[in-house]
Amino acid sequence: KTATADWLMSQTKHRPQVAIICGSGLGMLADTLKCQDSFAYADIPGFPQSTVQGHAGQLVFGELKGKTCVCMQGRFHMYEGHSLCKTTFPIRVFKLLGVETLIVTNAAGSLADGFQTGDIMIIKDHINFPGLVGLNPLCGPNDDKFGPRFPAMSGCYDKGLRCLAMEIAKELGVASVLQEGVYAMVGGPNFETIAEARLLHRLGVDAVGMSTAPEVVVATHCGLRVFGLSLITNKVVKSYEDTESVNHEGVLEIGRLRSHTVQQLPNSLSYF
Ligand SMILES: O=P(O)(O)O[C@H]1O[C@H](CO)[C@@H](O)[C@H]1O
Ligand SMILES: Nc1nc2[nH]cnc2c(=O)[nH]1
Repeated sequence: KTATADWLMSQTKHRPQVAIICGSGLGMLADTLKCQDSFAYADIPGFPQSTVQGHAGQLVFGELKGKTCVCMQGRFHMYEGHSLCKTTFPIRVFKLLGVETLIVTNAAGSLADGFQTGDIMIIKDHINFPGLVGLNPLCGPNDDKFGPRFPAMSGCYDKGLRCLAMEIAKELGVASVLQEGVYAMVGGPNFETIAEARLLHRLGVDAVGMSTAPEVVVATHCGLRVFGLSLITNKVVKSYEDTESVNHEGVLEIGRLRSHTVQQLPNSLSYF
């Protein structure tokens, strides 16, 4: 990680305070950065590679109204075959670059009855299903340089940033599509069966996806302030009568349709 951070600092003058991870189909979050320096993951020493459609695979540095940001256009998922250490590798690199705030975004299916496709959910909390059975990026010897052996996760989605996002959404006139809820990470890569969807619904999960939780665990461990957003790209099928089914192209399409709205919140938040 240190070698990667040193290499990046030798290649760009930007010293980011905010890092943004773009979810599936949400790579356009990087487009508004000014004075960009971009690096393909393939060219960054030690960096894993993106293999999923809708994840471009580059790191973009730039300015947003005076704040310096680094944006991951493309994240790493466990189902791609990466170890959890690899999927979260960039987080510790960001910490070494001086980042203080992490904004994570993802595409997710909704289980909550009141949610509509196209809604944006502020993540209040998560259920890390792989983590609950021991698939956790913090497994193995603890690196005390980054954080404690047994980190607390009870406040991992910063309350101040969540409240601020609600206020900003009202000012931007997008409060009607804003929700708040619990995100669950499942391993993927298959989408849920109906029985699995019903189970998640009963457990109080509002939205489900295949990412984010490991990144947030590692970020919280090393003391980053975290804000998370899920774009609701589909309703998870919960009824045997329902003939619809979800697919990745549909997920990416909703990202394209909602790109402007999704862009607004992280952009405004990163000023703080
Ligand atoms: O979580 P992100 O990367 O946004 O992507 C979500 O969308 C993909 C499925 O369409 C899965 O990778 C799921 O995790
Ligand atoms: N697991 C899961 N991931 C998603 N990513 C986008 N939509 C979905 C979904 O319905 N289920």
